[in-house]
Amino acid sequence: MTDSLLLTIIIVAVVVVVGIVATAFVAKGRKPRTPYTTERDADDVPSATVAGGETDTLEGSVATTDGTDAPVGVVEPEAPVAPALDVPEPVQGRLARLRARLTKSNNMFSKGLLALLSQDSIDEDVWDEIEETLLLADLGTEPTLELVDALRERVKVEGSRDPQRVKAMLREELLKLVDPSLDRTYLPEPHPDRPSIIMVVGVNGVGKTTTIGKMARVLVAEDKDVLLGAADTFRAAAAEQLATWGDRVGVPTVRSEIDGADPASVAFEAVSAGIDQEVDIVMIDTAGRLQNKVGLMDELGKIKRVVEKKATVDEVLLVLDATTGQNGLSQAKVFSEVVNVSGIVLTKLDGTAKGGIVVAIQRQLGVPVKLVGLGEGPDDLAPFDPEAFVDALLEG
Ligand SMILES: Nc1nc2c(ncn2[C@@H]2O[C@H](COP(=O)(O)OP(=O)(O)OP(=O)(O)O)[C@@H](O)[C@H]2O)c(=O)[nH]1
Repeated sequence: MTDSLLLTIIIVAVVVVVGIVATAFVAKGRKPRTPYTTERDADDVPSATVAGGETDTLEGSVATTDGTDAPVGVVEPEAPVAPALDVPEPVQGRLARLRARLTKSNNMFSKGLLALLSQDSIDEDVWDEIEETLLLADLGTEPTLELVDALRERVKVEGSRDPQRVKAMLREELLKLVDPSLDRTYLPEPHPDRPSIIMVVGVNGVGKTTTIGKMARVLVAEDKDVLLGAADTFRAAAAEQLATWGDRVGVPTVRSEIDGADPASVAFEAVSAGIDQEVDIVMIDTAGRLQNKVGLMDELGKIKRVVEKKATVDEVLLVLDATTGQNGLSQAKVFSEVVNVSGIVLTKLDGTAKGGIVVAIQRQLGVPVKLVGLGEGPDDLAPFDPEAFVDALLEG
């Protein structure tokens, strides 16, 4: 009897001691949550999930257009975190390479203009040719006339035929049109308690998904924590494409497993996941079917409204394809009527000598070009720098 009582006491004592030790270990292992700063806490990424390549499905579901519920999940990057991830090209190296590409595609523009301007006598015909060259570069009628008038005046007053001097005047006048005073920051100010939200809009095929992928790389290179939201549920492969871009640099993507899911719900889940994971920036991809303006307006408006239940949308970037010229301008107008566009991303500038479209777009929309796409490669995106842009145009 005494033996069994003693045994019971020993067992109870052992259980109590083990319990205390275990609790102490658990408490030590769990990092206290810090107030939300721009730095993500080490405990935010479920590293076991990332390394195992499994899908961490969020609670909740998404209403599909056919009325059924579809799960929305965070697709954590599939690759093991450390060695397999791409290391994006640093911004400086990228800019030098992309500038050379811009110069190449606008070679004819600058050669033609400079040849015309350095002739012995610039008569009316030459001025007409200059005007035509600028119009062909998609500068737009009003800016072209402004530039030609200003140059005519300066050439007359200075009486200089020196090609270097004329080139300097042209540079100054072009730069005025591109307007270096506009605010071109594409990264919103960080918030103390939530991620910044960037929504990316534009018609299909202009390069939205590609641009988000490239931006994620730029941001990762700048040491930001990013999360992507695949709210382009219209095109079947879009979410997959976005997640692949994310995987390459270790950025998670929130997407629905069902095509045609409600894009606003996916966007909402993405922002919720971004808040939970304390990321710096959530980027939301959207679909852009322009055939039906009312539908587009409803969809984009709803995405914005729903997201704003959780956080304000800091930046709405409109992606435009530089090769579409005037068409791009009318698309831009429709989008700016629907959402409050805060910046333009001009893609495919590598494939056109119509760099003047930068001026035309800014004039029409009153919104600055903030980024330019100069190729299909993963690091072919650059912040728009007016001086470097004008220099590249004139370096041909
Ligand atoms: N040359 C060049 N091609 C680009 C550039 N940006 C995107 N592209 C290409 O344009 C094509 C369309 O790009 P996506 O990103 O799929 O376009 P999207 O706007 O997301 O299209 P939807 O998902 O259908 O709405 C792809 O083949 C890209 O590689 C660029 O700056 N230069």
